[in-house]
Amino acid sequence: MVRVSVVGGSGYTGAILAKLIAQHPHLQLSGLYVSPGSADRDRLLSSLYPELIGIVDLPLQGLDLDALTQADAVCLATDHAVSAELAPKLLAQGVVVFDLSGAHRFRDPSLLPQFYGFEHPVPACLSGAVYGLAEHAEQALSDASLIAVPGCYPTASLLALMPLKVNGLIAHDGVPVINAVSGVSGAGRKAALNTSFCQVSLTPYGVLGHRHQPEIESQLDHPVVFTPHLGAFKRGILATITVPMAEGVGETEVRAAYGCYDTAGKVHLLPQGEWPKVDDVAGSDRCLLAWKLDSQRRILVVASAIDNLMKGAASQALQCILIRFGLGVSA
Ligand SMILES: NC(=O)C1=CN([C@@H]2O[C@H](COP(=O)(O)OP(=O)(O)OC[C@H]3O[C@@H](n4cnc5c(N)ncnc54)[C@H](OP(=O)(O)O)[C@@H]3O)[C@@H](O)[C@H]2O)C=CC1
Ligand SMILES: CC(=O)N[C@@H](CCC(=O)OP(=O)(O)O)C(=O)O
Repeated sequence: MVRVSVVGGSGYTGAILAKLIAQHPHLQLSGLYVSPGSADRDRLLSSLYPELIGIVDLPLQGLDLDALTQADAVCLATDHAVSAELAPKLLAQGVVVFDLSGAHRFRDPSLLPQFYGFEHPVPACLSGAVYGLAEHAEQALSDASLIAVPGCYPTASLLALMPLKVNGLIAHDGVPVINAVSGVSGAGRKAALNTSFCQVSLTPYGVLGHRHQPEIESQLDHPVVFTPHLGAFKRGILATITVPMAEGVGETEVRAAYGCYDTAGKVHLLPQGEWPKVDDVAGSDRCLLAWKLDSQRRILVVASAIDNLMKGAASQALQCILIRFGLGVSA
């Protein structure tokens, strides 16, 4: 059994990850942690989330580094700055770290102050982190000690764009345009005025400055325009992406590129003419993709839907854990 603890266990992503770990036959949920002063400290996770009664009845303990180092792996479902503080300390004790925050997704440490507003206490960590886009990182994950679990919008976007990029199908001088809508759970469990139900409508935010734009660009090695939107629903992300295509690309090439998802992993192509909906993925660990090509105008529109809390965070973290510990890809 691989012993896995979760820091931030009371949060939206942490609680789901705790459930996924507890339900896996080869993983043992060895502890759940919150901040030392948390209002939820010592409560059972199942008292916060009654759907977990009988599934995860562990208490939420105050953060305890010594106890954490008893685990084989620790998942940090915490704020970016908290993850940046904790990860180096855990790595120094030989614990494998899966960070669900954005603290370790850039190789270049100078991007952190610019997009996250803080400096990493041990910037050298960033060069050793493996970006855990599970379907595209199996080999690198197999011996990683620090895994940066991708952001929710980048997961939806990169699963759609990566096969096009690696096959040279995106126009060299063209810029894919990503318009993505997220449910409100993307903002986490803590209440805030702009994410309270009566305030939420449908609106863009973070225009030309959201931290996920450089995350997508650095992984894709290609510029993009990324515009997130907040929608009045709980769970899910739908990214609709307009891609300028290289000359001469036809449906055969596009179909062949997406063939990388035929055999394993959590990405599924819909039949031609069907488009994904967020309701089709809410609560699921899958990404649904669909595309249409206008070869004359060299434009591809691809739509990608995921659950932000699952494939966009917790279930992707589980995929990374399973690959890292040789427990198979959870296809
Ligand atoms: N929500 C989403 O869709 C996604 C979120 N992420 C990322 O995952 C991380 C977690 O997100 P989410 O679950 O939404 O966040 P939440 O706000 O729902 O949960 C945060 C958790 O961290 C705990 N926490 C806060 N401060 C500390 C601390 N100092 N030490 C230990 N625990 C602490 C909180 O408990 P308490 O405050 O009571 O201590 C809570 O359990 C974030 O970095 C987020 O950006 C990534 C992809 C998608
Ligand atoms: C709706 C909403 O607020 N979404 C969050 C993104 C989700 C998230 O937590 O970001 P990471 O994936 O980088 O960890 C945001 O735009 O900040």
